[in-house]
Amino acid sequence: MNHSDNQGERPAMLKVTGLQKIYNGGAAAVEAVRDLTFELAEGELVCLVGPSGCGKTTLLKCIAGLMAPTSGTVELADQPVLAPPPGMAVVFQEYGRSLFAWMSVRENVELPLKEKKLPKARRAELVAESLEAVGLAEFADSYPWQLSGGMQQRVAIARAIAYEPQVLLMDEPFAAVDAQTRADLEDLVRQIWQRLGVTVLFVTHDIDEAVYLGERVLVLSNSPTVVQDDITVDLPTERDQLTTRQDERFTDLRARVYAQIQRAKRGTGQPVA
Ligand SMILES: Nc1ncnc2c1ncn2[C@@H]1O[C@H](COP(=O)(O)OP(=O)(O)OP(=O)(O)O)[C@@H](O)[C@H]1O
Repeated sequence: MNHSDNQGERPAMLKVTGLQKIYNGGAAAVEAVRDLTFELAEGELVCLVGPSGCGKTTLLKCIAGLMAPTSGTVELADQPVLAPPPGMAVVFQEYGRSLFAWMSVRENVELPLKEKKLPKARRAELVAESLEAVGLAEFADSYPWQLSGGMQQRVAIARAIAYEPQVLLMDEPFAAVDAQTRADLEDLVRQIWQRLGVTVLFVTHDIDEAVYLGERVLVLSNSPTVVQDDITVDLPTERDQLTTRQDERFTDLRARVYAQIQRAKRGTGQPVA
């Protein structure tokens, strides 16, 4: 299916409205996120970029229901998110810390499915399918510490997709792997997204990665954060590490995102009290 063909007709899956987060813990209150409003349509793959410290992690924690915003709302399929919702899975940057060293790959992937109280046979099916999807079918009985960094991150991705989420949040998931592995994992994400039709919000520092992966790129301003630009990536659905990156349109889009980030960096965050 061409995901960009019917973008206008797809209902909203994730809605962030007027989201503000003020941290009150320190000597002075810090307004990290000021006023964020955006939507992800069902089945969309959107990348979020912004300067370091602009509030990406704060935003993701609010979306995942791990932290309450000061004001504003997050809705998943029209339901307010007030705690971690069953329809969301998160893949973090630190795969080493997100996998349990004493559990096999199979057990790691199966764990959230047990919490979801799925029957054993269905769990086994989902684990097998998702390990197959990330190319790790033969490593089900290995332990995370026996695998390379890139393979461990594949296990984390398998665990997220086995959970069959409506929305997959990815927080700089490839920041700690080498360039070649990163390219392979980028293609894996697009493959999985196309195959499962899951809605993906992918946070990255990397401008090229955002343009290569996304159907849309949201550029965040410096903290206190607002959405500074919302760029449609009108590249063909079938992407390729060589030809797509050489495409003139890719270069134009990358230049636009780069210019927006530079603009974002010139802004300054201010304490509110
Ligand atoms: N617990 C906290 N208490 C006070 N201020 C915080 C807290 N957590 C984050 N901040 C501030 O909020 C702002 C946004 O931080 P956040 O970690 O969300 O940004 P980020 O975009 O994820 O950063 P990076 O790109 O470096 O990972 C920063 O100014 C940070 O100092």
